[in-house]
Amino acid sequence: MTHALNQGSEQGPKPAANDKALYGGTSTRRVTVRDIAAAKQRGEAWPMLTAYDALTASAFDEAGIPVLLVGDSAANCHLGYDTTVPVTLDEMVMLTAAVVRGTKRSLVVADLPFGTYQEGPVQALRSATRMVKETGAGAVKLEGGERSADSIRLLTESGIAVMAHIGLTPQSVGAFGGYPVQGRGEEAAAQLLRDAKAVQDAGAFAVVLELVPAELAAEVTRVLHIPTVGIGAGAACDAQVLVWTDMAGMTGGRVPRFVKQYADVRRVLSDAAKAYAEDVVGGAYPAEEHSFH
Ligand SMILES: Nc1nc(=O)c2c([nH]1)NC[C@@H]1CN(c3ccc(C(=O)N[C@@H](CCC(=O)O)C(=O)O)cc3)CN21
Ligand SMILES: CC(C)C(=O)C(=O)O
Repeated sequence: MTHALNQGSEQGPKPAANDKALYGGTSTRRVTVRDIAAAKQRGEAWPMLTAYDALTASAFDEAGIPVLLVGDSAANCHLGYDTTVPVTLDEMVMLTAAVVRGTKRSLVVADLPFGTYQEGPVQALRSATRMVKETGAGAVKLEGGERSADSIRLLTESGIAVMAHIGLTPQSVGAFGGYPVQGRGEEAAAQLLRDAKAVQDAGAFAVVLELVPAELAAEVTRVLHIPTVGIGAGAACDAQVLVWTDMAGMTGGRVPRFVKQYADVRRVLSDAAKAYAEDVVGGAYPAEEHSFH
């Protein structure tokens, strides 16, 4: 069987059995962290996608995606950097404001980029405050378990909703020497469990588990009362996230093994550009109906 390429519906999501459902429910107001907590109680799985601009975000909002992440993957998937390390808070603020403007219902979560929270809780609060004040984002995300717990606690006590991110934390690419699978072996698995509990105790409303063995992600999902959002972390997580350009086939070059590609947007866009170019070169565009007299 082939992937469901180009079979996306033009309408919104198909109605869910439960009208409170995060995906397919009837509510049109903006999704909140309380809705996210309630979904875990119901055992409802939910989808998250990244978005970096208003138009793409509005398409995902119309499709019913309940949570959009302005990921620092904007660095390599939107701004042309090689890794997520160089993207700045100014850049993330600009992209996040655009995503908020493009959406009506989705909860918008904004990544704090590398270097804007690692100094400690005070720096984290300063960066997160700027993010929520200047963009209207509903929550921020930052990387790290035990090492970021004090910052997560200060942010949540100050009134800012925090999504945590543990396992493979791509801002540490230099220290990791790449993007290896995390939590393999007893010692590393025990550390991942400590990290998960630390971010929950610090007040995080959800936690991304990136590139960890499915069995370990399932255990974390069982022991936590906040939802786990998996990426390369198996099917047992409460939610899943993918980088939109990977999901839609827009990323050029190699993508991680956990990606499933649901469309071929890069090909569609490239073919459209070629068809336009040929019309211009051949004189077929503009035609009479595109002209003014
Ligand atoms: N386009 C894109 N997609 C992503 O998911 C993504 C980004 N960019 N940029 C930021 C981080 C970096 N991420 C990555 C990057 C590489 C791998 C990767 O190549 N992993 C190997 C597994 C390595 C191993 O077996 O130890 C793979 O083959 O998937 C995984 C996640 C996830 N994020
Ligand atoms: C891969 C996801 C979880 C992320 O953090 C990002 O897109 O930056």
